[in-house]
Amino acid sequence: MAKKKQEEIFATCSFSSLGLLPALCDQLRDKMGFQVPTQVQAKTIPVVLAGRHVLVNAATGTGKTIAYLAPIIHHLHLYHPRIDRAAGTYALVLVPTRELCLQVHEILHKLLHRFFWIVPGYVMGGESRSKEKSRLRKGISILVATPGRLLDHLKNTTSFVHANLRWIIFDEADRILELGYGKEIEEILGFLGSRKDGGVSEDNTFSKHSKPQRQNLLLSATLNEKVNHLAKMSLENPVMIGIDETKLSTELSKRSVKHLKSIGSNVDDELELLGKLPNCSEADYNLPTQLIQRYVKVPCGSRLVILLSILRNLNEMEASQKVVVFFSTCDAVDFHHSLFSEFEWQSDPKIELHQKKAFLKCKTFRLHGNMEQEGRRTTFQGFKTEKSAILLCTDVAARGLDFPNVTCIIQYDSPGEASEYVHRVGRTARIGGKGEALLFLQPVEVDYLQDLQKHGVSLKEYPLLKVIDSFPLSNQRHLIKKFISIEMHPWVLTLQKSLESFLSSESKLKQQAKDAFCSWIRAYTAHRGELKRIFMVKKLHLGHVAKSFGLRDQPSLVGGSFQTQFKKRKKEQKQRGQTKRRKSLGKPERG
Ligand SMILES: Nc1ncnc2c1ncn2[C@@H]1O[C@H](COP(=O)(O)OP(=O)(O)OP(=O)(O)O)[C@@H](O)[C@H]1O
Repeated sequence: MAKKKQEEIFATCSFSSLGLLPALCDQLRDKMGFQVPTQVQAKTIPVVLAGRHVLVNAATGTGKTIAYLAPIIHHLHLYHPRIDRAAGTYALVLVPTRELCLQVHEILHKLLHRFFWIVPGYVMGGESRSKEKSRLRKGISILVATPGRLLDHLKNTTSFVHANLRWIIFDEADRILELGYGKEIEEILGFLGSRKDGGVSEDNTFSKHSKPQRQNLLLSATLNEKVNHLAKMSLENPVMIGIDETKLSTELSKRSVKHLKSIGSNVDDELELLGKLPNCSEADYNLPTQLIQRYVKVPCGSRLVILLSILRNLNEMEASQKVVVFFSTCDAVDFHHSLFSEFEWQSDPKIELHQKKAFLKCKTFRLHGNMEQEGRRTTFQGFKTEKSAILLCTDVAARGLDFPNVTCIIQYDSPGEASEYVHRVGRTARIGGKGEALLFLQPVEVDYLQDLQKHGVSLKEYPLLKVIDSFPLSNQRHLIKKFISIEMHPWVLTLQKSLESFLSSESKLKQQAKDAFCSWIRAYTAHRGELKRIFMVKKLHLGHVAKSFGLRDQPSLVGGSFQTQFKKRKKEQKQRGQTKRRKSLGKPERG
């Protein structure tokens, strides 16, 4: 890692100088391998130790998890006499997805290794309720949870003790709200009491018999009005970390005459502005500066061939490549996963069929919200440990997940909101490491680049031609000079043909392709607001879309049922006077 990068990411102080217990600092060094705190940890830990409510807005992969876990463990360690399981839950970490739940729990487990009396645990959708109930009955000191399942236990598990709860942490707060958990969060806060008197006693110690004080923390790599609402609801006089203070104060002074009287305290005033500032909706996002960001302009019908070619090229360039590919729907993930795992290839037609080899040589995993919990868990663990692999996923993997050494993020389907772009690419270039991101765009979609530009995200063009020219072609090299467009490139034509004939002989795969085609169009029509201007289904050639799923058939055949459904839905919406919204057509998957 370059020296400059290290300075941007890491602080110059030590963990112990932040006030953390020596035993915890040893644990961070020996068990986790962390020598010094990151910048965000150095800023956040002392504030949490001081008992203040906090709102943290920092780039992806900068160590936010330790920033809140370490000071909480420090506090719990100070309880005298020691806390015991029977006293129930002291800290609650709310996360949007199951994988993030497992990930935070795993970190906790490591950190608590030598503090055996502080018990970590998790509850989340997809797990056995009765097993969770019995774990809650025994007592969990630090509980990591997804909102739906937590609410379920708050309502139905009488043995769940939370009378001593002191901390509520919202990790990836904006995603929790985007997934539509707002109502659940309000109910949860109702059960637990939304905001209480923060602050600790003067000697900074706690008695397990004293009245629990409440301290809430909210963390997010991106901010929006919903986060602002949650912050106002749950945080009391918070310290804001990572928020662009210059912009905030300029904006405040501009508006102060009009607003101060009606809004009240300065902090609430700042929170009010947070969601409205250019900082949140228009201006720059926090992106790792070392991240290489590019886009590739691909005609619709050649998308699949180009994706496969780029993946193969990445694999050939470097033996250990970990790539994450984002798709818009679960069906698309399933189809591409089956295809990439099964597709075999022999570039020279004269060679015997049985000598075909796997087109992609590395292991392919899939992850989306419709999978069984066991499959999700296997993928999560498998992709983490593999040295070279491809993960095909939906946005369920976009937030917070910390897969080590991811080298490249490919956004095969556009992310929509720019904040989603930021979280997706944030799965690479973590903690100052290297990383590349590649965004697929069709020629009709290139205006999306301007949308990203508004947020300070600018992308360079990927050298596609150079990559496809590098593939071997039997007896056709002379044609390369003559081709006029990507879709007419001999390599593209040859591979497309092979894919189509492969699919036509595999009926199960072909059905998956049809399902994926339909759901892809549905997701495409569901882009929201401004983006509808860029991603217009009317501009698509459905025959080319079909080709991008390896289908030869015309969309009237494969997409017939979809078109009928689509027309029906439009008619119904018209009758109800509704406008179509992305959420109503393609609901985001919940964790
Ligand atoms: N002080 C440290 N020194 C070295 N590595 C660290 C340190 N703190 C955290 N890390 C590592 O940095 C990586 C990113 O941490 P983490 O997942 O907490 O980031 P994040 O800011 O929450 O990211 P995101 O916004 O994507 O959720 C993890 O692999 C973690 O183990």
